[in-house]
Amino acid sequence: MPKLLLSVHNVKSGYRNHPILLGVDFDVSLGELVVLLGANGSGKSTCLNTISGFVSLSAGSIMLDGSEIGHLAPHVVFRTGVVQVSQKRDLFPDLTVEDNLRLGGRNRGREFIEDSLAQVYNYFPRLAERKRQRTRMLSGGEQQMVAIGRALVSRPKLLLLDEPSGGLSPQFVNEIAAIFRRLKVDGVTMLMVEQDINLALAVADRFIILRSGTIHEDTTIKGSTDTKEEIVRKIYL
Ligand SMILES: Nc1ncnc2c1ncn2[C@@H]1O[C@H](COP(=O)(O)OP(=O)(O)OP(=O)(O)O)[C@@H](O)[C@H]1O
Repeated sequence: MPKLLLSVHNVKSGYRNHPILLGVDFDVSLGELVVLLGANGSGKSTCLNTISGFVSLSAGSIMLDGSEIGHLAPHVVFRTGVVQVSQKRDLFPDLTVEDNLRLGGRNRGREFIEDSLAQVYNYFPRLAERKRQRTRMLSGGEQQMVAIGRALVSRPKLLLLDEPSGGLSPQFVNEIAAIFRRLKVDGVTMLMVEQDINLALAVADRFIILRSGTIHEDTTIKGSTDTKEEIVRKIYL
């Protein structure tokens, strides 16, 4: 049995008088890549932001490695090893690529950061070539690589990815899919929100469909007999 890393139990959260998650339950095991699917506005980003502490939990529990992280501030959640790559990427455009990457390892020792950087350049040779350039000079796809690379520099226990394919050309989506496969082989645990169903199904071990604030379906890719069209219908109809 793979070891449980994240356990989300009866989670409720939302915004002021606008409840979004109405009691969400799911687990993520060590080394798994789980994709969260759902129609626009179904609460996928809210779910990631609740796990990373940016949206407050109003009820329920979020356990990481057996410890409750549900009511911690975002920077404390980060220190537990949960690292999010948001849709906005939140890079510093006037810093170099390498300086942005180094920010992922702040508060860590020099050796830790240098080893992590070497690993990230191994995943993303394009970033090694452009490490001295200002980040604003990079294309959208390359900036997405910087955002993912910065998260990896901290060597997260759990990597949360919000729409990693957002706005990218098919070529970059393929490159990023290849990186996710390599990260999986290297044992990185990932929970990803993704609208690109082809990418989602190509990389995931399991998919979860969020609908009306609850989990509509939670299925392993191997165990699912649905065609892609049937999955799309379940998401949108
Ligand atoms: N900061 C906020 N304040 C108030 N309401 C918000 C906020 N962020 C999101 N919402 C609302 O919460 C609901 C769920 O949004 P969320 O972004 O979690 O959905 P999503 O499934 O990720 O959507 P999409 O696929 O369009 O990104 C939406 O109705 C949205 O308008």
